[in-house]
Amino acid sequence: MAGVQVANLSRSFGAHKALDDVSIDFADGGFYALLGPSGSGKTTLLRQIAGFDFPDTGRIAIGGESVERVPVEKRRIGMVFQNYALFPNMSVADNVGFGLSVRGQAKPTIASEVQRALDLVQLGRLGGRRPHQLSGGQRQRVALARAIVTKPRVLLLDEPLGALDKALRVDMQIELKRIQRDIGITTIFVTHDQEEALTMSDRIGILRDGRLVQEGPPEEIYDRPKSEFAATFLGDANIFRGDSTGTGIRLPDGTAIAAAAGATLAAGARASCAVRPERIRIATDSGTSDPNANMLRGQVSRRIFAGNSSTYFVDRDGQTLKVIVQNTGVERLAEGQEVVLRWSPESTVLIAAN
Ligand SMILES: Nc1ncnc2c1ncn2[C@@H]1O[C@H](COP(=O)(O)OP(=O)(O)OP(=O)(O)O)[C@@H](O)[C@H]1O
Repeated sequence: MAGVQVANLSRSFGAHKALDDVSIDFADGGFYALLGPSGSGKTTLLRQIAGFDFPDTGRIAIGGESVERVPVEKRRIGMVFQNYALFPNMSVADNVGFGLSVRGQAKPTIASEVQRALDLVQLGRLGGRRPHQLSGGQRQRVALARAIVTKPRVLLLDEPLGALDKALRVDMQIELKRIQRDIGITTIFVTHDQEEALTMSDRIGILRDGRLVQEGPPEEIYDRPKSEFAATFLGDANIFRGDSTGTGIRLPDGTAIAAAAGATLAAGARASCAVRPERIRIATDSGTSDPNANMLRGQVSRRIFAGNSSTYFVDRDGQTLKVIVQNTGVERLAEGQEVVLRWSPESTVLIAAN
């Protein structure tokens, strides 16, 4: 096993910078998600680590060893892509063992290694089948078994669950995480799906236009986004814009919003505050609760019922705010109703304008 370090990696295609000075330390044994909009450079970064493509500048090390000049087949990396191509005319076992047979391994060794890999992905009894006799999820497990059978140092996954339907995808997320833990392999996972990134990974890196905008554990990025982009790309956020007061902002109408302790920005600079919709309490009166809470008045413009929760859209001063409330059987607020929104400064992140 091995960690992966990329340092100051840049790669351009013509005038377009697909990767722009990206540095990330992928810890040994960790599960790392790369998240970002389409075209942000996720696949390019994965291809550089795999050795399918080479950086213009920067360094890549696997297990502490520089690999910029090491070809794909010598990097000892396992890969699974969304369009995993299994050989249709070969059995599942032969598909999984293919990489071992091209390496000239003895047949009994191949048979036992293949069986181990198939057992790990819980397909131990299906080695004799052909790919068309399997479900989508089972085929994806075969692709995973094929990637790990050669005992790679690092596993690279590019939207591996993208072709599966929602229910199967959730099952495979749990399964994939279990397998990764069992073998303790450093895993780098590319996804569009923020929920997938939040639930599966130890750390997340968010890419935008080829640059790494933030990286860290899921909770840290969710609770302390450093930019409006990170706040709105990972999860939902209400964004307030105004002038920094040093520890919060003042909105154009003069209302002050206090941010979490520790936040500091030069007073007077343009700044934003981000607040998660589930952190805001909504009520029909201002109540007697916490005097330090941030407070705004507004009017419910829409309510969307989603079973265990409801989302309220609340209009105030030309802005529509989003509030998510768990449905615990308490009174529902009607559209058109005047409401008071309250939330704590601790739930408010101060962000410098970009
Ligand atoms: N071989 C290439 N030639 C020219 N441009 C390329 C090439 N490979 C990637 N690009 C460009 O580099 C940028 C980054 O592409 P990349 O595939 O890494 O994005 P991505 O984040 O993986 O996107 P997606 O989520 O859509 O797969 C895109 O603008 C893409 O068009």
